[in-house]
Amino acid sequence: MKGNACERLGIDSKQIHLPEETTTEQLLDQIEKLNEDETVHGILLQHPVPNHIDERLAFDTIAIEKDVDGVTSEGFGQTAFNFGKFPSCTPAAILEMIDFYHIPVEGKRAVVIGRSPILGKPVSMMLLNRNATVTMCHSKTENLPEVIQQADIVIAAVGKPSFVQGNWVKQGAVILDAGYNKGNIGDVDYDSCVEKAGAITPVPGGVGPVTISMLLKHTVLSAEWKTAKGNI
Ligand SMILES: NC(=O)C1=CN([C@@H]2O[C@H](COP(=O)(O)OP(=O)(O)OC[C@H]3O[C@@H](n4cnc5c(N)ncnc54)[C@H](OP(=O)(O)O)[C@@H]3O)[C@@H](O)[C@H]2O)C=CC1
Ligand SMILES: Nc1nc(=O)c2c([nH]1)NC[C@@H]1CN(c3ccc(C(=O)N[C@@H](CCC(=O)O)C(=O)O)cc3)C=[N+]21
Repeated sequence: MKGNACERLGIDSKQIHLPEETTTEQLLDQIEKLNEDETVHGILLQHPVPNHIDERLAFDTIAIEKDVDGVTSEGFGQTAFNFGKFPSCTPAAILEMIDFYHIPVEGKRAVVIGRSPILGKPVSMMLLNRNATVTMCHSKTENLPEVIQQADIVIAAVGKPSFVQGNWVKQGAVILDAGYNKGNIGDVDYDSCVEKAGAITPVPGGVGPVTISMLLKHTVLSAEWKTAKGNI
């Protein structure tokens, strides 16, 4: 889908599909080649990588100026401290949608379900920077439905189909479903949640396509900035 979107925009893209048994070292070599390739302006390493690969090391090998998905420690740190160029694409998409629909954030209670490096953690930082009161939930969270009950804004980033139930959410809550599971199913049980929600994103046709737009936007900006620098 990312490749097709690039084609529509006239961006050259290549998908490098490495076999599952690839070692961390081989992956780092591949990333370093892309870092050195002058024609490449953006690198996206698809999360999650297989367990035997050191994902943090692989993310941190991406050159900061090509880190269009905000996955390096430096990129994440910039997002957390509210000054980076490229936040992670899905969190950026979520904030884009919140702003487009004028959803108030300041002072509101946001509950984020999931804490992955590309989604739950960075979106929590971005909401915090917008003065939400943020609760980050994960697989060890106790009484999750009670925590979600408090939320004005629910961000579902769990990776479990139709996980969030309508009877867990407060009447009028804004629900953003970042989930994308087998069979095009989100992390939110849409039918029960739509009854309670003040606003809700569908799957498909919600956060996913906006994520791809953010990836293309970051890549175009990266290319433009490089060209501008080259011309100085
Ligand atoms: N639309 C888009 O652009 C994108 C969609 N996605 C989708 O979003 C979902 C999440 O992706 P991603 O963040 O990469 O997934 P990860 O598997 O990396 O992270 C899932 C998170 O959910 C938490 N979790 C798992 N089970 C529970 C539970 N029962 N209760 C509470 N928390 C739980 C995990 O907790 P713990 O840390 O304790 O293990 C973890 O933090 C997936 O459906 C994925 O396909 C992802 C990226 C982009
Ligand atoms: N480093 C990294 N960054 C990511 O952003 C990232 C990742 N790893 N790993 C995998 C997940 C998944 N993901 C999706 C993006 C768009 C759609 C999307 O556009 N979906 C369409 C589906 C359309 C259809 O299938 O018909 C929709 O929701 O409407 C889905 C899923 C990004 N991810």
